[in-house]
Amino acid sequence: MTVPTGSPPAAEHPGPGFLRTVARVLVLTVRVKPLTVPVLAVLTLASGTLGTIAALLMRTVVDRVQGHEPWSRLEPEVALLAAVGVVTALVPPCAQYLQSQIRRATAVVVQDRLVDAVTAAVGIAGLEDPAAQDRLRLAGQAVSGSDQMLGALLNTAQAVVSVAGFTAALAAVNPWLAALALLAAVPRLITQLRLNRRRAAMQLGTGGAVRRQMAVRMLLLDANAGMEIRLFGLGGLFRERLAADLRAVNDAERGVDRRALSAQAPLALLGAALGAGGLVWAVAMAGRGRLTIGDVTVFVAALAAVQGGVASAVASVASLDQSAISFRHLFAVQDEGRRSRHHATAASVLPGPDRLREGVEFRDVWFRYHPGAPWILRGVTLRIAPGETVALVGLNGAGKSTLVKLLCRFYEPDRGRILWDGADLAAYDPARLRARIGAVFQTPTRYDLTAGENIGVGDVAAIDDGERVRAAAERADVARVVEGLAAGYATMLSRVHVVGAAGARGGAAPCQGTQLSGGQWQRVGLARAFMRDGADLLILDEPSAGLDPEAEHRIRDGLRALRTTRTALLISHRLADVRFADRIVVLADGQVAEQGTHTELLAADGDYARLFALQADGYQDSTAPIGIH
Ligand SMILES: Nc1ncnc2c1ncn2[C@@H]1O[C@H](COP(=O)(O)OP(=O)(O)OP(=O)(O)O)[C@@H](O)[C@H]1O
Repeated sequence: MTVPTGSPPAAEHPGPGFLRTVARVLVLTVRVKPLTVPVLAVLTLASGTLGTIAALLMRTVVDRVQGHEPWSRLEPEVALLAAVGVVTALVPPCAQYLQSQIRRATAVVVQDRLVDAVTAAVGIAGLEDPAAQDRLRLAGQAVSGSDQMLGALLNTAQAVVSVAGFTAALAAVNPWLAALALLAAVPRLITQLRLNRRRAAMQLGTGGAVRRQMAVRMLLLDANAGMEIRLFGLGGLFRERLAADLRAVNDAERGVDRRALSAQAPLALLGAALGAGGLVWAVAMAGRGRLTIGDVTVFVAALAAVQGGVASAVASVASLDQSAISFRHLFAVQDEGRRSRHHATAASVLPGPDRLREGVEFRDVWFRYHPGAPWILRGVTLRIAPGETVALVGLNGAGKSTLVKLLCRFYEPDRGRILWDGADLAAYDPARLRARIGAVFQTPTRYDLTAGENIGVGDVAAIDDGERVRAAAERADVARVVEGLAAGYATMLSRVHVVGAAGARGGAAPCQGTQLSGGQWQRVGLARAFMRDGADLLILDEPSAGLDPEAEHRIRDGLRALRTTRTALLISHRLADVRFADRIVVLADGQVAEQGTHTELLAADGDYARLFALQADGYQDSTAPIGIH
């Protein structure tokens, strides 16, 4: 399988190691903002020295004041002290502004890479893998916190510079205390890093609950679901489920917070004892005349600054570590996307299929959605000749849509091969292969786009080609519906978005979005498939589901006309739809149970004949009681 599904075991983080991650993020950030990053770095590092300079100046000023020196001789130091104060006050907002600039610019690139990586996978199995979902969620945090790592790195560097300066000032007065203050940082750092790991593991462990909460919240905002939720009174059920998941996450968080408290409180007490001891010592020394008042001032300020700096450095390292985790997930997703694209390219020895000449063939295809799950297809062998319309029928869950998904390479067969003009599908460039296929899936996607765009996405290069969009809408019998909307093809098909009347990309007066009925959406989906004029193979999975009898009739006529021009694979439970097919294939138990023309299958008196008789019976026997058993 080329799909990126390699799930990391819970509580483990994939991607490059910590240092490589930091290096990659740095390179990325500098590339995005080559001037801003160095300016911010200089500003941040310089500001780390300002505190030490201010403390030393303060000592000089205090000692001179105590020595009754005239004001005129103090002026330069006082002016310098004031200037340092001004710069110290200005640096944080300026640094904040630059960092936000970097965040915005980096977020664009990081998001691009993430989207690119997610869409690079040939198949969709990765999107159904919970571990991959968690990884994507954590990688997504790198987008919103794209400046976090740089900020944390610079803050660490600033704290180190500041601690170094103050430690030197402290050591000049009491080297033992200076050494002690520094040593106290070690257990703090170790504790913090351990807590980080624990918190990250907790985040992975609660991934399922977080995902469930997201799904329920989306459901509560969905108008369609809103009908059932109200009718069946499901509000309470979902409130309880949400609360239970939130409680589970809260419990897990509380566990980590408690550990943090029990580990950090003794260290904080140790720090306080060190500060108090230092103060007592300095005052005693001053009382004996061994320290000046200036010395005491600088000592007290330096001890507090070293402790504060150590705490800030530890917090920054923790933040660095935390953001490295989301970037590791991002890089893992990105590298996997790249590998996936590489595999696809390496496997694609053929550039892309030309017009279908020999046909499509399933040769003993076996497939199941997950290892260990039941087999859905068990050795399907089936050939679709060029120009032939093949109809697939079978009971719910027989595997009809699955067959189509394999044909589009959304999944890969576990065994057997699917051939397009004699060559394995995997040999073709997936994008070019898919360009040869037009499809309407069972539930066409309802994009929050204009009506015209909703049809035009069927051939994205022609999304703005009004003529082609209109022609496709005509063929799918939806043109009149769209033209009757407030802004015709420019009407937004969304209740939550509003767009200019002239279209999605600007225009005159804003136009309130709207929604279509189920059958109208179905026809928009069909129009989308008709946008691919040049496609060799048309896949129609339940194209007439939800259509009224008139629309169904017109669409059936349209599809019948297609027989002469296109190769088509049609899936339908309405056996009236499939009667005209060149060949009808009945799928049962993951295998081709029978195949032939409508007449042949009726004569064979097998599954198809039974299903057809049942359906025909429903239409003919108007006196039969309607009941569901
Ligand atoms: N993404 C998936 N993950 C796991 N199992 C799946 C997935 N999609 C489908 N299945 C299972 O595969 C089986 C075949 O599903 P499929 O959609 O191919 O049936 P179908 O013949 O098209 O049914 P219907 O007539 O109801 O549309 C079903 O049992 C279904 O539960």
